[in-house]
Amino acid sequence: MSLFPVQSRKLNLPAAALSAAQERDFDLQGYGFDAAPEQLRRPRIVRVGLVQNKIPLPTDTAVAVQVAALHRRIEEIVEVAAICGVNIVCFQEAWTMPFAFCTREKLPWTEFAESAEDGPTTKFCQELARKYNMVVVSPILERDEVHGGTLWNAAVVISNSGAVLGKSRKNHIPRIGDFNESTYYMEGNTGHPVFQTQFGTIAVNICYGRHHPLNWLMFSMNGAEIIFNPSATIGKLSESLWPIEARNAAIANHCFTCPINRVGTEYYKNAFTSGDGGKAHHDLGHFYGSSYVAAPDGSRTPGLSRTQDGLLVVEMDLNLCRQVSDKWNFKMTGRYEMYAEKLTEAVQPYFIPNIIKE
Ligand SMILES: NC(=O)NCCC(=O)O
Repeated sequence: MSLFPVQSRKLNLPAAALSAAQERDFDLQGYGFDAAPEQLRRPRIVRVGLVQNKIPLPTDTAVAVQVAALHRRIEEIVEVAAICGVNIVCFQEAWTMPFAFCTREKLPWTEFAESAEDGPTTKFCQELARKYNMVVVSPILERDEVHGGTLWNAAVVISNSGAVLGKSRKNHIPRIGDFNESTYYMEGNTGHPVFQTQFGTIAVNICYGRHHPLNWLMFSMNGAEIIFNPSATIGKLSESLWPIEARNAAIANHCFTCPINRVGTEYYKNAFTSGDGGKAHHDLGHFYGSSYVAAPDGSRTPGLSRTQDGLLVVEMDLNLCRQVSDKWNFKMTGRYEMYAEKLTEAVQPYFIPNIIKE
């Protein structure tokens, strides 16, 4: 039996794109999700592109050289996305750097941080956006000079006009295993922004936020039709959760979800420990890729490669969100006022759990 009982349809991608992907050594796959025809609304067809990649250079290469190599790699993948007619592209979490937070060392990693508004990576993405008429979602390590040069894990959303629409900071910071990100930045303070683009309303739930159903819910409450989930996560830790969480979020919130994970193993010169009595080691483990898209009706695409760079092109009719919502009515039946009241009580220090005893 198929792992994905309700499948997406395979998309015919241009031959030029397929041969460019082969030459440039990345996995290119295309799928589509349809919606029923409606009388009053035209189909709202959009193509999204999910990009997953390895770091092209060793982690001890000069910072500027690593960033430049990543820009080059992404540029050649986005060029293929443009050939495939992609309208909105999203890159992986902290895409301009190795996922070095496991080391707990500050230098040189903090040097990868850039302004979300006018840093070199944002400028690079603005050029891509203008050149290809594409919305670009660019998750970076942000340095906020306005607020004391603080660091954040943020996704910059750039309109297809090239304007910076805004940013969404990572709401939930992991404290698990080698994911020591709280050494570098705090929980995000941008809430759950949704960006109205020419191609649909989008939001960005960064990595560990994937484990928090209320985080998905709030993006959906603000009207997100597509929620991207740029991630960096390893097999040993989360591969059993990966196919379930974002797919469930798509179902629960009547929207499309797009989890993206990097690939490869990243080595560090200085060994670090996991604080679990185990031996010091030089890598986090294998980032397993497997980026996919899930639809509000519970169907999903197959995942990209576990080991190879990749571009997943997915065509979706956004009308499916309201159609599924009208069928299942989760927003209508959600009893949010009851939960809002009870959660307000449950977070108070004087809260007494409602346990009925004999
Ligand atoms: N980057 C990140 O938040 N990773 C934490 C591990 C996970 O959520 O699978």
